[in-house]
Amino acid sequence: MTATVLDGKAAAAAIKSELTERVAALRAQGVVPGIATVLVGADPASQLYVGMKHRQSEAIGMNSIQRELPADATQAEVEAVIDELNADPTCHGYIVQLPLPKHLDTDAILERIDPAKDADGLHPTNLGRLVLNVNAPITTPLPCTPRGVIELLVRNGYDLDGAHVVVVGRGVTIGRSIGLLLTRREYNATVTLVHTGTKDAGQYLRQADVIVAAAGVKHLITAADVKPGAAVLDVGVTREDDPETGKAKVFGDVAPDVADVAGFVSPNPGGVGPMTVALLMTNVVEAAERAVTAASA
Ligand SMILES: Nc1nc(=O)c2c([nH]1)NC[C@@H]1CN(c3ccc(C(=O)N[C@@H](CCC(=O)O)C(=O)O)cc3)C=[N+]21
Repeated sequence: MTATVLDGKAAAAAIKSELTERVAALRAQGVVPGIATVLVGADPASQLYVGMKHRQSEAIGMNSIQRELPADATQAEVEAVIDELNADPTCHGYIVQLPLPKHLDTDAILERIDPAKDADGLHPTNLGRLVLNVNAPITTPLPCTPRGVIELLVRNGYDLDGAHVVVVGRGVTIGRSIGLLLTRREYNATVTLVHTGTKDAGQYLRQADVIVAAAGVKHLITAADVKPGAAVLDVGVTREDDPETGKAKVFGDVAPDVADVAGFVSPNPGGVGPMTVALLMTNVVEAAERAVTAASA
């Protein structure tokens, strides 16, 4: 059996085409949705990701603001940029590109972001609202990678109602937050979280209808872990030099042999990555729509 590919580029393109219309409607009302990124230092992978976010936002008619600070920027200098973006009415949402240099207090910086402008949806206030379930239907930003994973399934016609989803990894970006979305009544999935402390993670994985692999460990999930026909979504990003070409290459958490037993697989690259960017832009367009509604109320 060869798995059906969950094409993240195609689903992201569909989302961006819908966003193009929403952006045009906002512009017709005199509001240009603005996204900003804050990049500290010159890590090549971070520069690549940030560049992608700006190019794609501009392509759908958004305004993009790029703030760059040197690798030795102080906490006060980074916080001053956060305060500026919080006060800037042309910026409806933004992200601080992670990871930050080690001398900076990441949590303090992320908490300083205005929750209404939190494009990642990972501000403590927004995560708290997710736990309290007070933002369904959406009234505040939701975590964009979990939204991307769910949209990738839903847009391919996958019915999550009653499905058993096993999430691998306890990071904040996916592991800790995606279960809160998947268990809402609108999706109605059942969620198990496995992590490095789980005894025999394989016994849970082999029962999964859906596996969301977000451990950041190259090729952690192999064919032997997967129930025939299951959907396997690969969120992991491990950058390594390819021994054949010597160039940096992205490896996911899912080994290639999984495609022989799974029913659906998301490629990596080309799967969850483009969806994350599309949902980041969605969060900012939604923030701009709320700003317009609030101004006219
Ligand atoms: N505050 C913050 N928010 C983030 O969302 C965030 C972050 N920091 N730090 C780094 C990670 C990583 N991340 C990716 C987004 C898109 C792709 C993506 O679109 N990748 C392309 C390939 C790009 C390439 O590597 O050539 C793909 O999968 O097809 C990958 C990774 C967002 N992150």
